Amino acid sequence: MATRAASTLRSYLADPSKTLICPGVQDGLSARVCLEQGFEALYMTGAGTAISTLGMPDLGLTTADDMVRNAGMLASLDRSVPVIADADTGFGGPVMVARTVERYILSGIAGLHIEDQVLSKRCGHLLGKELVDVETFTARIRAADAARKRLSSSVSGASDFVIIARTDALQSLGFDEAVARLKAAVAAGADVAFLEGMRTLDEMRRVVEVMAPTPCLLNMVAGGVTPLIDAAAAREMGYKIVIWPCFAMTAAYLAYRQAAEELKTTGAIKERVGPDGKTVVGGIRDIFELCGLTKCAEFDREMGGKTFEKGV
Ligand SMILES: C[C@](O)(C(=O)O)[C@H](CC(=O)O)C(=O)O
Repeated sequence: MATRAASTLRSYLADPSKTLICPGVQDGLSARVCLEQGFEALYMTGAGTAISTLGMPDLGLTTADDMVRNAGMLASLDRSVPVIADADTGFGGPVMVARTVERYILSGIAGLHIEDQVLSKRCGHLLGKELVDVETFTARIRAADAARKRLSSSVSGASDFVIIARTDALQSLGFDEAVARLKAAVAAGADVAFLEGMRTLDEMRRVVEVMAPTPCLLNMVAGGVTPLIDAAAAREMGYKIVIWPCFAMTAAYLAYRQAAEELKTTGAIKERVGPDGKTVVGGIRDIFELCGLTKCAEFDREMGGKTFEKGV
């Protein structure tokens, strides 16, 4: 079931004209907003999952259960739009990594990334990251590849599931060692290379060149260490996937803070009204509608239900 989205993602990767811009989403609302905008793929941010589901920073605190549940919910909102999901370190040794990959595939996710940090990992844009050795990293990737192969005999299209190898080695080991890790991961079965924490445009350009023909992913983190570039510049550098993990969190954070300040200081929130000066915008009805209120009522009626007969 899971895998039409994976096949779609793979076809995007094979299309030489395409650079996929994936907005980072962390919850149902951010995903609905991005789906409404017509993005071709979404990215489930692990940092955002930690922040929005645990209220905690990106320090390896989310469990496989937390991540599978969130990613599966996001993938369920529109099965025609592939979701690429953060899978941190894969959450354990090869047996656990394989289990993680199977669970992601069966939850309808199209691809994931697995990295070479230690289990108690941290956001790639923080200081003091620690790495596992390259053998442990490649064992994670090999286990991920074995898991998708194992599932493909029973789940059609599972073989299209996209495995993205991420290395965090740039910070402590430098560019050449980080690239060597990405190459080893590709040899172990990864489809896409993700060099985390790049600090210069030169590194951003060079990794695409040295990893070719393996497609590369670019991570654009507001307030992170990598210079932010737009879609046209990323395409010109040769990137196939660009993720913007924090964009919705930043927008939500600033909007929440402003509204909270308004409520705290004035004791109320003024309704936002549209151009006619009357219609409330961003009210609860708008948000329910974004999340499928009318469609739910129609489905109920078409199935012979009476739940919404008196209106909704
Ligand atoms: C891509 C990332 O893994 C994520 O969780 O979305 C994070 C982003 C972040 O922490 O802001 C990362 O770059 O490590």
